[in-house]
Amino acid sequence: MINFTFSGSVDSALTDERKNQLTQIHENLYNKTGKGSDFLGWLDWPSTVQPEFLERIEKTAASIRVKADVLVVIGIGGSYLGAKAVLSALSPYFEQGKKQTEVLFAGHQVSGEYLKQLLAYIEDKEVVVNVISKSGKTTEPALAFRFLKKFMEARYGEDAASRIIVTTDEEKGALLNLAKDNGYERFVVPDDVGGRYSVFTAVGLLPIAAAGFSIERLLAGAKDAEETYKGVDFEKNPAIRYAAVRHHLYTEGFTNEVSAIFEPKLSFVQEWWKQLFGESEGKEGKGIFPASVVFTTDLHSMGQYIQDGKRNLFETFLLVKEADEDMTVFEADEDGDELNYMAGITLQEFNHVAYRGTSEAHLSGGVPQLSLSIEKLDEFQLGHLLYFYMLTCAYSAYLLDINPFDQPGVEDYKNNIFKLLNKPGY
Ligand SMILES: O=P(O)(O)OC[C@H]1O[C@](O)(CO)[C@@H](O)[C@@H]1O
Repeated sequence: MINFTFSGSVDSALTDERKNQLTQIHENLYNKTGKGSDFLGWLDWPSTVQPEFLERIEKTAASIRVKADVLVVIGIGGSYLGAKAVLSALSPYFEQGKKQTEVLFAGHQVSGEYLKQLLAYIEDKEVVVNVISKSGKTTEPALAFRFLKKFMEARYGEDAASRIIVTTDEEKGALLNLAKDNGYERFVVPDDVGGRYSVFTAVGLLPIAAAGFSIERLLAGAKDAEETYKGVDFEKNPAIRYAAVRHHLYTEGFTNEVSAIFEPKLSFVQEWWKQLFGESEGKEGKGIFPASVVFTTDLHSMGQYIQDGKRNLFETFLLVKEADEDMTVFEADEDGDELNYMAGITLQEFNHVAYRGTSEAHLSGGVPQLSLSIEKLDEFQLGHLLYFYMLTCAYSAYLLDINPFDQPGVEDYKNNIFKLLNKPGY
């Protein structure tokens, strides 16, 4: 269960009017009658996912682990951030290279330098590629795949096809055609699940399983969240309470939410969260702008703005109660660095003190304080957290009377790029 706290009164966010609104939203969500309800496949996905599908993912992941030193995952946005978030949160800081299969990403930006160095890095390694694009036509991953496909064909000849796995729409898209023409193994992104809600489908599960993490536990955590947060319990449901408080603050002029963490491994959960909330809510001239900081690092940079800058921010801490590993400050013979007063304190305890000190300071500076905590960083807790965020996001966007599941605004810049590049038809 996510523990949610707010420095103000949650009751003042849960007025009778807002409770009625949330009750209606809840009905629309679960009866699939709200805006964009064609894209609610993620809502009961954890409890309805088919065992045969999971077996297939596990089998493919096992074969990737046998034949590949490196799995290159090509994708952008929702086709990359879910797997990246989970892998970053669960992997040790310094041993990724020692894993049976290292997972690397491509196509999430367009850096010639990155791609060239990636190709050089995998030159003498055994490689499998998983290219992921729901639409099958996104430029960045398509470009990266053009280079990786050539690399794989030069390296493996006819066997290249057995080392390329495509995750895309079941019926349409250039990537699907490529997969069919070349006989690549295929996984489907369900029609009713948008990219940023797809972490529990093959999009996230295959790379996560290939890296050796338990997708069974990840889905068990998501299922636990699905079941726990199903009801409209205004006192107990943190997804509803968090959405109500965010909306209340938004109507009071706090239009920016800053996610703050003390465990840097969660920084890609923040990136995933930014896409989820930014693309879901930022429409029709409305929406809370999602931003993120990593503490205590950013207390020495962005901390100044948060404490003293324009007062349109609220801060939401994402906290992890237990650390797997920790260190205790020891008593030094000579107290040259003047730190002996901290002897006996663990670094996790230091961060907890830093959290309290920071939160009190920012509150007194006029920044409303929210917190979400999970017990520890493991597959179960992460599955639970990511599902919780998706549900909260749906409630939040509906409170703004916005369709949480489309992203019409991303087309404009794309059209401009295509025009500038003289793409046929633009
Ligand atoms: O999976 P696709 O279709 O390549 O899209 C990748 C990302 O691009 C977007 O469509 C935005 O351009 C996101 O919504 C999506 O997650």
